[in-house]
Amino acid sequence: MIRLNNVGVSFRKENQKKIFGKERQQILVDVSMHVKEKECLGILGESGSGKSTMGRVICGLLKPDCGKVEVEKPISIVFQDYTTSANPRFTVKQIISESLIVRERRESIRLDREKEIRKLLELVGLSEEFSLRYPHELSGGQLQRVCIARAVALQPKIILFDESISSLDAYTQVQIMDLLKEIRKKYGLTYVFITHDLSSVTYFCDRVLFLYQGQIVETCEIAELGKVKDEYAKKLLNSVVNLR
Ligand SMILES: Nc1ncnc2c1ncn2[C@@H]1O[C@H](COP(=O)(O)OP(=O)(O)OP(=O)(O)O)[C@@H](O)[C@H]1O
Repeated sequence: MIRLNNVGVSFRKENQKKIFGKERQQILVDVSMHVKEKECLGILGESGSGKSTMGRVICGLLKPDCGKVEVEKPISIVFQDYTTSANPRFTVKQIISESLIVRERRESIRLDREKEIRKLLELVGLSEEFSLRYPHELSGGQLQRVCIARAVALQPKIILFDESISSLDAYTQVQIMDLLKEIRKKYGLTYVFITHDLSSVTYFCDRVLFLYQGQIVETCEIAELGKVKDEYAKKLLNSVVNLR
């Protein structure tokens, strides 16, 4: 479904002595991984470990310096900052319509947009009255539901979530994860879930990959978390008292 082989990414270092200095900082080092069809894979690592960079490579937003990237199916993305990923001047209806318009163009069809929007809002647990609201008239959880509806409207086979629920309170996080589980089951989707939060990974994912300083140091099934060998992964696990 998704396969990365020996992927490397580097960026030009900032604060170089020479104005046109060519020193580069290696962000992803020899990253190889795969995502199986219909699984939910967590990518876990601390801030700066390269998670978002890996997400951007998977989505095709960033071309790696080396290595091979294969993504077999259409992919949608839900970003961390839902407040800026939705246009503040758009109503909910317009935000979701953006994806419907893409689909109409892609498939050369004309959709009954009103009907589709009603169905999508229902799917994410929002009533029809939300369709005329602007982002500032919604709570964080409601706006993230709208962003999820927009991602699902593209009818992807894969959805990548980049810290999509991290800024929500714990209760809303669980509600959104439950909603995403339902959507995944209903449409047979594959998820890639980028986060720094181990407890959400254990609640939500089937398998997790630990990223440390741009390298995958451990991959394991959630049911086998107790068997991890890598020191960094162990440290992360020990820092969370309650796993489920
Ligand atoms: N376009 C860019 N140009 C230069 N450096 C970059 C660029 N994008 C990311 N970086 C650097 O790459 C490193 C990894 O960033 P990345 O956003 O992938 O980490 P992350 O694990 O997602 O962190 P966080 O959890 O804080 O979002 C950071 O040191 C960052 O400063």
